[in-house]
Amino acid sequence: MKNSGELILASTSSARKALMDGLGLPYRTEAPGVDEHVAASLSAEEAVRSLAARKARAVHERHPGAWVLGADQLVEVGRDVLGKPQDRDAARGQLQRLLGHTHAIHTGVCLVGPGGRLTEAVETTRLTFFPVPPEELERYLDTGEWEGCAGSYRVEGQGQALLAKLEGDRTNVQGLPMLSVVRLFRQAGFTFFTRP
Ligand SMILES: Nc1nc2c(ncn2[C@H]2C[C@H](O)[C@@H](COP(=O)(O)OP(=O)(O)OP(=O)(O)O)O2)c(=O)[nH]1
Repeated sequence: MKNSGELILASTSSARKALMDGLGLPYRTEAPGVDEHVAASLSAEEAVRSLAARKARAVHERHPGAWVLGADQLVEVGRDVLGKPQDRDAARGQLQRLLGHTHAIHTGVCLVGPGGRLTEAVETTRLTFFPVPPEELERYLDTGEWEGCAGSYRVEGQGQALLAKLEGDRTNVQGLPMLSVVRLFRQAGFTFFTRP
């Protein structure tokens, strides 16, 4: 049985694409093209929920007969909320906040279906990093894994050498909480393991 309507991942993220590829559902990607500013009064969880819905809705407006999945992620450490670093210096600053401490990664996901039906979830994973000396931090920055990553590390890459403890869904750190994503797809009536 074929799933009704095409599936679009409203994302430019290679990490999210890699996770969706693993699921095996036929889909395509499209850049959301939205302004990602939110009110500073929003909590990190409210911000990622709001932005995931903004991204999914923006693409769904262009393709109202499709299913569209949007996502957004932020890192929360103490009272700071971190997004993607703009440059190496910003990445150094982010990692200096994270090393030797526990932080939370929050990812919002939103699935919009034909007719605008919307379901969503916010998933939080807690990570504790080892304290490492400045010269080791510079060597990690030299890997370039910080580029395009909220929090300036890749949990599935060499960044895992920084990780002392992880509590929650590991894929959530990479960009999509796949346990929640599968639940949203099943609740929407998607069938899996079908031949293309
Ligand atoms: N491969 C990998 N990527 C990560 C990791 N942690 C965070 N990221 C990436 C996933 C997302 O691409 C990015 C989070 O930033 P955003 O939620 O703003 O998404 P982004 O602007 O990259 O793409 P999108 O808005 O979906 O087009 O950080 C990780 O541990 N591994």
